[in-house]
Amino acid sequence: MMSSNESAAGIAHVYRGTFVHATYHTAVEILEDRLLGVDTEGKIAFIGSGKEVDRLSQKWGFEAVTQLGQHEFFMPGMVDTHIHASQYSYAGTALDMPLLQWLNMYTFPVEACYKDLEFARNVYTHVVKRTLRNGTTTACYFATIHTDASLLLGQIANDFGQRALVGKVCMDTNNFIPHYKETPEESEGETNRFIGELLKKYPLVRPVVTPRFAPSCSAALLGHLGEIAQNNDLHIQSHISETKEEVNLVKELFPDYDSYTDVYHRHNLLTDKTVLAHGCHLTDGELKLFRETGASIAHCPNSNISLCSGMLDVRRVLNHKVKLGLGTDVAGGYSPSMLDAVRRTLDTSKALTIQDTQYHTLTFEEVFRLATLGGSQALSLDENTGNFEVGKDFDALRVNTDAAGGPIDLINHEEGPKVLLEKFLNLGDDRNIVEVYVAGKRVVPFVEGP
Ligand SMILES: Nc1nc2[nH]cnc2c(=O)[nH]1
Ligand SMILES: [Zn+2]
Repeated sequence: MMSSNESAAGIAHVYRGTFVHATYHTAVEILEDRLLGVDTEGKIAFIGSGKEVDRLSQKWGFEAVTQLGQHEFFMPGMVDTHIHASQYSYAGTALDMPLLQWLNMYTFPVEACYKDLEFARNVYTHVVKRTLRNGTTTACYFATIHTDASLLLGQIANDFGQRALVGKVCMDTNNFIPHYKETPEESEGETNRFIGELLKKYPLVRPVVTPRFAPSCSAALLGHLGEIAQNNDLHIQSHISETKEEVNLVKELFPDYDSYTDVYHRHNLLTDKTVLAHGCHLTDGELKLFRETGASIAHCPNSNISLCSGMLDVRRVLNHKVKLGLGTDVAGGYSPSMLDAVRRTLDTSKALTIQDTQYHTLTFEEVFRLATLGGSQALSLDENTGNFEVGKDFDALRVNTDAAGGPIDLINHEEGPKVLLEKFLNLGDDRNIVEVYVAGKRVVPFVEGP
């Protein structure tokens, strides 16, 4: 008889070697010489000792085993909790202004171009491929206000096999570029159309209700979006308290609310499926509201530094027991790589330590957890992904620290696998990510079309 966590599906692949992941109790757990079986539905069917290969192969009925090399390990795929797919076209440029000017000067004029589906197809194909190649197995995307282009992003993520939350952006206020906005009725109607067409269309792609941020939305629109999310039990994403200027603007625009967080809360937009980017300038009271509602924060350190927005005190957020994942925030953040988000998270934590030597600096192990399991928790997807647990989907990176032509020259083998992980996080790049799996399917290297 099968025990409750055993799979009824057959075994499709078995891998043997070192597995490195985070658990709910341990930031980095190293599993050496393990056998991991993936079933035909892409789920982890068993994890056992390599020495028990004969017994396990009899029990599970497999023959072939893929053996990892000495310099290799599997880690969970990384979760980008906040990325603007539409801004990838100008990533690496235009970082010379504070947020509100940057939006008007660079972002809105570019996002307006996504009326053109061929423009959208080109950028969206590049961003999905680039992020997958860099190890992002789950991405939480902002698109633009255009429904058809946003649906196309969902299709492209599905075609390349990336797990994705996709948001059609909603905004009915834009004084600077009046043609890049919707009426509240259009925004509500198009959000309903977007959800109707995307929901259940692809197995790994889901729609997200996406008010851009409070300064771009009327109270009426926020209310409609809160209702849509509630009625359909959907994810919600937005921005919050990225800069002090923005916080002051929200005070002016919404004078009857206790705080920026209260604006979202009172429109039913704070739930355990809500992820809000930045949060650099939240008060303790606001963090308490996050904790109570289960809403999470996407920490976007590259963007926070590049636009001089602020430095999020991640330790303080974690002490409040608020869920937190990492985000690239392309193109406020110039890099689409989650490895960059890991490094900038550590840099920011160390900058806070320079300012206060008593500060409890984040460790690389903790940041590894934030990039994987933490991100999946922040998106409330940790039932399906985030680490190597029997029953979860196999979302994984096969890392070779000694990849030919790669950036890591010297490895001390006596130091064990944890050093391989540290080297990879600090020095590695996509040359070290030799394979990427999402729900058991190998999605990198890309399969070339006919
Ligand atoms: N970084 C960033 N912050 C925002 N706040 C509202 N819109 C945006 C955006 O596109 N990028
Ligand atoms: Zn953003």
